[in-house]
Amino acid sequence: MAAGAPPLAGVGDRGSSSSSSHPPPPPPPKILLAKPPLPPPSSSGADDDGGGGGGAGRSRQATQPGSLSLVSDAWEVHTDKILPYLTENNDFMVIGVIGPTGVGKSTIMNELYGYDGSSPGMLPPFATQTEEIKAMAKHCTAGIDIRISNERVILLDTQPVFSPSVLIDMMKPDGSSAIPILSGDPLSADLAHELMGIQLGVFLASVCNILLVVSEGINDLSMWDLILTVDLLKHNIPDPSFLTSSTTQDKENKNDNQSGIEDYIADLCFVHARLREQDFSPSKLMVLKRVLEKHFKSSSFSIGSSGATPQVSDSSVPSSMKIEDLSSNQQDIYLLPLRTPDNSTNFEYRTCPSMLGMLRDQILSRPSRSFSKNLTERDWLRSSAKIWDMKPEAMLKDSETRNKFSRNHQGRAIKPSRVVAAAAVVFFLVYSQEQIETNHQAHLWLPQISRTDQVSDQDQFGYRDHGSQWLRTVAALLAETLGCSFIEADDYHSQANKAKMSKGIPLTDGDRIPWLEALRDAVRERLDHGEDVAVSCSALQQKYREILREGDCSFRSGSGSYSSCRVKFVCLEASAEVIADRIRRRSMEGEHFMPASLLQSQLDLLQIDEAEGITVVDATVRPNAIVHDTIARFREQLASTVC
Ligand SMILES: Nc1ncnc2c1ncn2[C@@H]1O[C@H](COP(=O)(O)OP(=O)(O)OP(=O)(O)O)[C@@H](O)[C@H]1O
Ligand SMILES: O=C(O)[C@H](O)[C@@H](O)[C@H](O)[C@H](O)CO
Repeated sequence: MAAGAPPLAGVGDRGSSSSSSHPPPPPPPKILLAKPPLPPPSSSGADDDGGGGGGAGRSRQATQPGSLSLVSDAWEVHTDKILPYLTENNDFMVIGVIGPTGVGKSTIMNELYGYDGSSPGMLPPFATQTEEIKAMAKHCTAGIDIRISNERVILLDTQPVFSPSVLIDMMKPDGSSAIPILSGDPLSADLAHELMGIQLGVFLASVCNILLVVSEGINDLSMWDLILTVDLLKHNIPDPSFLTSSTTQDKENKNDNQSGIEDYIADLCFVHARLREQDFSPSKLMVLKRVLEKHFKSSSFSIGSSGATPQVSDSSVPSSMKIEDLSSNQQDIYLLPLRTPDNSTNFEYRTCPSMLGMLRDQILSRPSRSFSKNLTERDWLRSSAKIWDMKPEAMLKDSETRNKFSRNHQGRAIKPSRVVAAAAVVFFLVYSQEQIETNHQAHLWLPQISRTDQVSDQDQFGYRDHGSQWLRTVAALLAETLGCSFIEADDYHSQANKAKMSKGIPLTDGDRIPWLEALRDAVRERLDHGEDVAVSCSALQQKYREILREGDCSFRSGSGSYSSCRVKFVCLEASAEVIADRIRRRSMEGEHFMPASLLQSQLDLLQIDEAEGITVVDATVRPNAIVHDTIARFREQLASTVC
């Protein structure tokens, strides 16, 4: 290929992943970058912040280098700082990555760079999430970071798509976007966030030779849909090699421009990361492969159709087959297990570091799409900046694309955020004896759903009643953050149940079971359609929660398989006093059918079995904090669930 990867010393010889012998071979040795570092940039006053492969050997010994930004968190492209790190070499390769937050994008890019984390004093070229970032459910990379390895592989690490924390960061108090994605009137932050993901995808598909689409677990419809949108909009963006400004090529370029428009799109590689043992089964992977092929059948991306990818039929995959046998034959599907703290796996396949090494070998040695004409690294950068500046309106410039885009997005909006394949999160209430004893003053501060963290002094310090349906408030805010639907369980009570409660008569199991079954069916309908849902419900007993868990059609009541069940419970904890007070106000205001006198009967029923592994969240903090906490604590758990 004209602008493809240079041969990488030793890469082709490194441990093939096709071996299925036991025990698994040790991780392949890391390639420590063979070429000497380039001289430090001499002109343009570029900061010596360690960006670029040229400075790699030098800067990685020093403090955290901080990646160089090609696109800043304010969504502006910066070429001046990067140009000095690039050369007039035209034998290079560009690899980009896209995916949701925390899936391991920077970790993978570090591996492709050749970063050896086991060497003391070596800092990663791309920063990865720290424990603190994880605990706060924040994202780590903002904008697009760039590094150039000594093998002249240009690596583009990107901020996450579908990220609640990106959305929150870019949202102004009035709900509009702080980042101007389109010219003209400011957009809502939700829409701007969605367009950012699309712009990122289109940009990467336009300027990379290989684009890694990283997902958590083995299904991620949101990512696939985003990539289909990218495919639709990419066609108005020219090949970067047609945008070079070299005067000798100008005329030729003008003539070629039109023909070049349809031609170039990066090769896709799907990386499914943080997989559990149960994901490593040949049958699941065959399904994944088929689903991907089907999903992308009529797209410009050729998934599974490369000559190198065998068409494997069911019968050719014996159950004894090792995962390496399957994955090594795939040119566009890569698997990475969830890394355990000691870097081992508790199942027979390889460890995460060794599979990362394999991924590096396979990606760097695979043939990839090349740009139509030869271009130098520096020309690539200049063209990339032009492509970035085209912004989404350029992508939607012809009416056919615009209509198709609107059609595709009707009723199937890309979700602003997504944690996992469809899951239901049910909030319920717990009464805390401990809090009663130690914290009589505990009060709930739960404002109405707010799109921002901004609060008035009265909100912050007073005890203002906001309608007081606080389970509802929190669940609805979670739904809003995840871009999923929301169910209030009380809306599913029959008139008879409501009448009974309003007379102060507690419901019996006979009253509750049909109600819970109706709720279960509503949850199931959403999960079966691949949608997430947040539910507010006082599911006080384990047997009630068992019914709701059946919203995941693969859950068997009594099986105790709570961790793999897609219906998750979050318990909001507050003192009985607080709850009683709020219910009293609510019923005095005539807002709800349940009188405070019924509370005790409900608390008497409350029962949580430790084996259920229910997440308990402090309900005396801000709703935003509860939602953040919930997302952070659920990510690992939810990631393990598979439809
Ligand atoms: N396969 C894995 N198993 C378990 N943990 C992993 C795995 N890959 C990466 N991690 C850890 O998960 C965290 C997130 O990884 P990383 O920072 O690479 O994600 P990211 O997708 O780049 O995040 P962001 O979108 O916030 O930039 C890091 O602490 C990293 O060490
Ligand atoms: O099972 C029950 O007795 C009811 O569902 C109640 O829990 C109320 O509906 C709820 O507490 C009011 O929000």
